[in-house]
Amino acid sequence: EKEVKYGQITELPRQDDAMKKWRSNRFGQFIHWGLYAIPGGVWKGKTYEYAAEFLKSSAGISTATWDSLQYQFNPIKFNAMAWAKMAKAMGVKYATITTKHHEGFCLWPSEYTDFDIENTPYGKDLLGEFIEAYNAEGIDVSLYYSVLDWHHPDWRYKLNSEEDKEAFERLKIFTKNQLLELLDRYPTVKGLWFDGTWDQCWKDNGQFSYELEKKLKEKHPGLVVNSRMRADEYGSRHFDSNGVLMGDYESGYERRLPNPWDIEVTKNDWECCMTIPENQWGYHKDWTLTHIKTANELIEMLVQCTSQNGNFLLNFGPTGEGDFREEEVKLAKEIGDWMDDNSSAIYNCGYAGLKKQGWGYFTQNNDSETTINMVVFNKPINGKYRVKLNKGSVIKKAYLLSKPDKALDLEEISNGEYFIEAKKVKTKDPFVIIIELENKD
Ligand SMILES: C[C@@H]1N[C@@H](C#Cc2ccccc2)[C@H](O)[C@@H]1O
Repeated sequence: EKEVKYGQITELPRQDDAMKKWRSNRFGQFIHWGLYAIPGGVWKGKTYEYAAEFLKSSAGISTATWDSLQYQFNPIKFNAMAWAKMAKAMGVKYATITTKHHEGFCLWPSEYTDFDIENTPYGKDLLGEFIEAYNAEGIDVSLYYSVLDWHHPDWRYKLNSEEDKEAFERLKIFTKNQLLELLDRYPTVKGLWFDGTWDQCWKDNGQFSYELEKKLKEKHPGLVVNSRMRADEYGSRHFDSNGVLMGDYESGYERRLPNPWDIEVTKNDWECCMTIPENQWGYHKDWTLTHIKTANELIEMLVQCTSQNGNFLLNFGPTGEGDFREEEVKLAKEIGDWMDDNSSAIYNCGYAGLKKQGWGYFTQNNDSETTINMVVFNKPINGKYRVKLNKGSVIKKAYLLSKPDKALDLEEISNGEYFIEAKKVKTKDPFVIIIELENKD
């Protein structure tokens, strides 16, 4: 073991109310919104297939040209309450919005830069409107903040000279000031979602990120911070040089999930952030370029995350005018319709302590010892679900969540192993079978 002075700050897993609520939320909406939504992946008539929020670099656009987009940003269709109602209907319990992405443009009026919403035709505090509307719908809000800042003159990827180091010291002060400003302006926010921390400049500043996390948490009790914020003094990120998680939950699952049978991942809190296209976080005009995930694909990812003690943060990329594309609206509705009937297998649920089986995923409510959810995605040909529970477990009854009064036929195979018969299930959507165990006491 190495001596690590600037590693984990808070003993994990946190059991305070703020973290228990984060854990219970399970399903969140990610919003990527900035100047990149104006060109939407197209520049001077050419469509760039890479992620739209990286168009500045994909198309080799100068900072001066890119930054002038600020004077076009006027989302006349933005209606924070309508966004919040769509999110509520989709079934999310929290939302994470980009306050500043790598381009450096701030969606709030910051006293530390003019490259912000105040200096646009829109002019108003867009971030404040978003937070107020989502909180009014009972949705917790966390703030995404990119340390990487293409606009700021003091940004340096690597610190190769004394001048680089002096510039980056100014950048660190700017970063700290903006983060304290965000927590001052928006006291109801529940978390900070850091990104853009992969470069050497940040990996060389592990002590700074340690002290910054401490300062932010002292200022904002209960604040939940992702593992991407941190590096330790050896440059190790997410996990310190002894493999101990930093921040409050692991946030390395970007557009990917763990193996469904992985048990190691259940030991920490973690979150998967996911795009609907293969790789577009910001708005892209052309969604024919790649596969667009279906509602059932996204629901299965949400269920898998829940089954392994993880949260699922599904990304939406509003247009430059402030509305969502019709495919996103349709998916939000389809997912919401499923959540209306099945969210009891998601909210406040987690790993059931059982091995993954072929028909789908087990989840278990954190407040119940004897009820287990089976979320089914693969119907067996014979309509009989083989269920392997812990030895000594006895099923008292099993039934469809949708038909709680009709017990399903059971056949005990061996100690803790059963067939549950559910032949008459007609739905083409994922469905839930509830198992009620005999109380062992
Ligand atoms: C949450 C996601 N992280 C950002 C990224 C990235 C990235 C992509 C390729 C190489 C290095 C970094 C995306 O723009 C989005 O904000």
